[in-house]
Amino acid sequence: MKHWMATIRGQLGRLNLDVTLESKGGVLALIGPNGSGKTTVLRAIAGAISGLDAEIEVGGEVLESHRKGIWMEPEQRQLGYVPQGYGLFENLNVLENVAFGLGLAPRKMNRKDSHERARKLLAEMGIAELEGRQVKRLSGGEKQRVALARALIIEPRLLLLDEPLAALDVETRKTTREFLKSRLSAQERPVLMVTHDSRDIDPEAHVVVLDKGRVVQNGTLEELGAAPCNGFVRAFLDP
Ligand SMILES: Nc1ncnc2c1ncn2[C@@H]1O[C@H](COP(=O)(O)OP(=O)(O)OP(=O)(O)O)[C@@H](O)[C@H]1O
Repeated sequence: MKHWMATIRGQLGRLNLDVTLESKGGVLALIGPNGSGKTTVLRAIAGAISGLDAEIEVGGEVLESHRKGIWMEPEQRQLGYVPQGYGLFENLNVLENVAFGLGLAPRKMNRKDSHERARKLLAEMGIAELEGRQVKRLSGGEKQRVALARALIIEPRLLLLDEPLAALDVETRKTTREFLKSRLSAQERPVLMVTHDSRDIDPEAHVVVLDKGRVVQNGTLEELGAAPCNGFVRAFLDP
């Protein structure tokens, strides 16, 4: 299992962020009310925000250190980031979307090789038949799987998922949740997942609760339930 940690401090508009996350691997779930800073934490780890006082280390590799003056560009961080709404390229088909990250530095793989690799991953994920499909012709559940494949293809050090099931209707959400759980437990890769739904979180996962840019509680769902620190946690556990 891979250890990772991130300390992120900074003022972003009205948000005063001061968060430390640490994990020995597996899924770390990040929860909190709207505007508490969850997406901002993910974007900071992904390298989308400069000028923060941040220390980010994954599997012994320093991605960013304000203290040591280290800043790795987003593509060098080799993180798999699935943003809210998935952020797929609408002008590319499924295969091109999934292969995209392999064509970038540091790999700079040629089109033929990257497409071959993408095809293999689509098959492994049970969605080989989608390869030539345009993104706008995909259902929500299919988009979610394609976005996950696109993030996984670079074998990321850490997988960042921002509300991976939020865009789906209730029925699709159920089947896609099972799919996501089986994909995530089948791999060694650590995951940081933002969610508003306790059903997305397995009993063994570590949960961190944010409020106004600060960590206010952490533990497993059961531990949170034993002494919820605020009304948000109470409502999250008993919707
Ligand atoms: N670059 C920025 N400039 C100004 N304000 C910012 C910036 N980035 C974040 N913020 C502030 O941080 C707040 C928190 O945003 P963020 O999207 O991280 O919250 P969240 O916890 O993910 O919320 P939600 O559950 O609604 O997705 C925003 O409401 C905004 O005020």
